[in-house]
Amino acid sequence: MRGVAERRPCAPAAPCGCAQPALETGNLLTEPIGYLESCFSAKNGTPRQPSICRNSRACLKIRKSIFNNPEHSLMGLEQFSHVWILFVFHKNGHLSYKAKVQPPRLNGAKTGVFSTRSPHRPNAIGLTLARLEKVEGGAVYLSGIDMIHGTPVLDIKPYIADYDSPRSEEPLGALNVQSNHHQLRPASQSDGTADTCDQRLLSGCGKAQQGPGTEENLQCLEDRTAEGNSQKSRDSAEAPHTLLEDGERTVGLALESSRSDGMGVAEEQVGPQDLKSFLDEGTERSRSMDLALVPQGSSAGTPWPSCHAGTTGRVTCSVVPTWVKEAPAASLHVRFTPHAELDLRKLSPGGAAQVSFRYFESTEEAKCAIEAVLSADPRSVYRRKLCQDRLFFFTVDIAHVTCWFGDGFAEVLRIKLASELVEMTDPEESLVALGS
Ligand SMILES: C[S@@+](CC[C@H](N)C(=O)[O-])C[C@H]1O[C@@H](n2cnc3c(N)ncnc32)[C@H](O)[C@@H]1O
Repeated sequence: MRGVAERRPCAPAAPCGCAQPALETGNLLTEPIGYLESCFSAKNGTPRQPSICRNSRACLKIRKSIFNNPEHSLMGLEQFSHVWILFVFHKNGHLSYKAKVQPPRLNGAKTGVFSTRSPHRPNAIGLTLARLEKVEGGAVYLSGIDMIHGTPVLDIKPYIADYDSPRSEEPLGALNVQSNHHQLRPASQSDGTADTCDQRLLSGCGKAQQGPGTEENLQCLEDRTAEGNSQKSRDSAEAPHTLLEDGERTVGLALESSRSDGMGVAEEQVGPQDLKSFLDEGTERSRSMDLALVPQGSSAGTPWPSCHAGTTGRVTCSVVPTWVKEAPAASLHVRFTPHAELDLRKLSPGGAAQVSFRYFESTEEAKCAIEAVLSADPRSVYRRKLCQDRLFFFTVDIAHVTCWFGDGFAEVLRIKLASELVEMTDPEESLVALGS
């Protein structure tokens, strides 16, 4: 059987003899549609996933060099509540990548790069599901982002739960999975995207303490397109209570690892002749997954299903390895010294610093964002293990935050006006200011 690799055409040669990038070969010459203006100016302290900090805001202006009338390209987008953002990890430094990486959640253990969201990958492309706050002219305003200021954005696509969120063929009950309330674990620092809104609820932010099944919680679980917003919320509110327990309805069961066998097939190039056996094995795999359901805790390190009520009342279902759901450490308690509280007040409108936040609407929101960032423990594994006593710094909006970490907590010591404030008006100019 001829694999795709064999069919790959040669890159057409330019008159100079150099190979030219061509779509057929997968060599895409990208042109950013815009550069993100983000409340995070550096990698340090930037959330690892968009779900960590709900208030993290950004703006993307579509460049006129892409479309003469950028606003035309955004027509209709305002009807969606969430968008996928495809971007370049432009601050990766030297473009090195390894087949195995050590994600922070594995606390030093290695796993294949493609099973992680590591920024260090063969093509330094990131994918973030962001909340769409508004569309104004040729600009989109986003929140819940994990990208730094100046990030080149390649594309925007609407998030459509019906397409983007896997659903089980049958309701969860038919998968023979029983929800066990007592065995549920808090997904305190999940790195997933679609299933992790509960992180916001756990992050200690204002509304975070709302109980399961609240409006906030429901919204997280919903595809809230403008058209269907109210109806969908009502639909979910009417869903059986058991579907809404514990936010995303994480099921207290683990799947015994039947992955390795099935996955080998997917790693190969799959051609028509392989299709039947691939499908057969796929069926086998799902069958064995069903059969391999075991109570959570009895098999450490196994995947476990995570399901929630979809917009149509059907159950969406996905499986992730346990390490994605389980934080290496529980989420941290965040506290501010009286000095830091005072510093924060100085940055408030009318405060001594005579400045005001650019992305946050209030001092409370800024405080909430700082709490969310720290409660998810933004330190690298190296820092966590070997530089425990070191001070940790990060900048969010105009606040430069100094803190330290102790056992189970992070304490904010000082908040100063960020010294290098980047002018946000023109992204391309901002890039120059950033030295990119
Ligand atoms: C783990 S990645 C995940 C990004 C995206 N959600 C994904 O799954 O592809 C998020 C981290 O990438 C880093 N980061 C964000 N923007 C970046 C950029 N433009 N260049 C390099 N690193 C970036 C920050 O340290 C942030 O914590």
